[in-house]
Amino acid sequence: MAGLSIWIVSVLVGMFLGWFLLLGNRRRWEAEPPLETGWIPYIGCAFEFVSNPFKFMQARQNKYGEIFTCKIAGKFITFITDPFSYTSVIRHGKSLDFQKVALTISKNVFGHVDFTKYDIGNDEIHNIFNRTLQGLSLGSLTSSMMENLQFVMSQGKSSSDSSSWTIENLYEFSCKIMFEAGHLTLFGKNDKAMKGGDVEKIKQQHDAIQFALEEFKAFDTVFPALVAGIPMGFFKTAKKARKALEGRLLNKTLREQDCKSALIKERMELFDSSSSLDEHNKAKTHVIMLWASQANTLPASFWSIYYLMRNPEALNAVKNEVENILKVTNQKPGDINSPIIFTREQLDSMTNMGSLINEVLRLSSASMMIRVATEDLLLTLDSGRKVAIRKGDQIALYPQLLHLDPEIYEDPHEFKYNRFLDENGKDKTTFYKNGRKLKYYLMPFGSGTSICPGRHFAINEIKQFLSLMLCYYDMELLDFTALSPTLNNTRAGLGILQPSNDVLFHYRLKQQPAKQS
Ligand code: HEM
Repeated sequence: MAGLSIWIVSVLVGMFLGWFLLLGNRRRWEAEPPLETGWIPYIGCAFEFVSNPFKFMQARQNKYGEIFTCKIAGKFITFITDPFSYTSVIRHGKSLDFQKVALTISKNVFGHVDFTKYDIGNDEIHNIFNRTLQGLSLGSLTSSMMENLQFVMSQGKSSSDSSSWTIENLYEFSCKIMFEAGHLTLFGKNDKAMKGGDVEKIKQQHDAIQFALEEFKAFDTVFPALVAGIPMGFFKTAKKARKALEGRLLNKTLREQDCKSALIKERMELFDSSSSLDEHNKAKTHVIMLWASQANTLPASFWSIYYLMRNPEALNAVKNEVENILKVTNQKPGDINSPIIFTREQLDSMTNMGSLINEVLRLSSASMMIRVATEDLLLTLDSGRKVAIRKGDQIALYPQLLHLDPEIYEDPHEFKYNRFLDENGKDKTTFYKNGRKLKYYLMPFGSGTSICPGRHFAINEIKQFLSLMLCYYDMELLDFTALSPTLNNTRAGLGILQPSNDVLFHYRLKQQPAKQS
């Protein structure tokens, strides 16, 4: 019996290895890009790619040039490195599909069913994004965020302890504030309690959202592994955390909340319109929105306030900009209990701050745009070269190569807050490579059909965060001598990179001039 088992296992292992070797043996066809399969069957170049994606990409770009194919964890991915050829990919909407890749990843990460089989169309989902996150809706979303951000900041500090400094970890602090304010803005709040000052109910709401933040972090830690296709079953804590988040975002709970965003209201209506979709799958759609709205915004907010505090010249320029708007609108900084209003137009006019945020995104973003070939096709590159792409292969753009290209950005690893300002102090949009003007020079939000629909809101949120921090607090980084945070590469390919370590800062409410008796 034991002999038979060994024999069966040997046959199975042999078949398995044979299958791997067969897959690993792909030959390059004429007109196909250079191919690197690595030497480990199935895995291919995955280990090298994952350990330092930027270094991996740079080395291949130096070796192969504008295009190459790598085998990574069983998939053949063709990378295009020439930014002038990005247009060929972005315009090939029909034969280079985004939805298929997105759905496969999303199902594994968030554990939901294929919504299209439950009468929910992709077009309807996308129309809601565009309708509720942009255009007219952006104004109300932005003002709701402003109100919530101030509310959350005022919970942390009252005027009674105005003279004392509080020491905190900056990343932790940024996450706490931005997560809570963003959560209230999207998913709604207990407006009556907040307006009426019901301390107990406000505390309950605050505690619930801070618990949700801990669950969010536990889930987000395994996000890269889930994207790579590893089943959630391997991650007990993260699975529990995702389930807990679902429990908090059931439609029946959300119906009780006031002031929900149009995005969430319309998504509730759309998913409720399916007769067969269960309540847990509906809640999973809200977990998707929670992740999309927070996972990049939290580290981007941290890097923005961190670089602002580190750079006296930037701090001065941005401070002046905020103070000018306060002056012309007759508002006073410093009193955390009297609301400050910056309209969407006023936020747009903060060009120094806008440039600083663009610079932060340039330095910290490592997103990857992926499409899958739905048929064999010939892709024409900017150089005129035609390359064959096989049906089922993936095409990827890795804009970090562009963001750190010394030909486009001088001293690319250096932070220069005014890099995106022209000589008149307006937004700079002209960047060159090989003497040619680039159409794509900054892509933290992706591009084409899959471009982030929340990008304008995200920039506004970060501007509001920085402005209010400057209005209310004196603040300083504390441990200049300690290790400066660097980019943590574990999320490379997925968006804004988190800091490798946190950093201490202290803050206190701005000192009010003594009242005349
Ligand atoms: C700094 C902050 C943010 C960054 C860097 C960012 C970046 C991105 C990127 C790179 C993508 C995918 C593009 C692709 O695959 O090609 C994306 C998708 C998306 N983002 Fe953002 N995002 C941010 C904030 C937000 C916010 C605040 C919201 C909503 C309130 C949001 C909503 C979405 C949605 C719904 C999608 C999926 C779009 C689709 O399926 O077509 N994002 N984002």
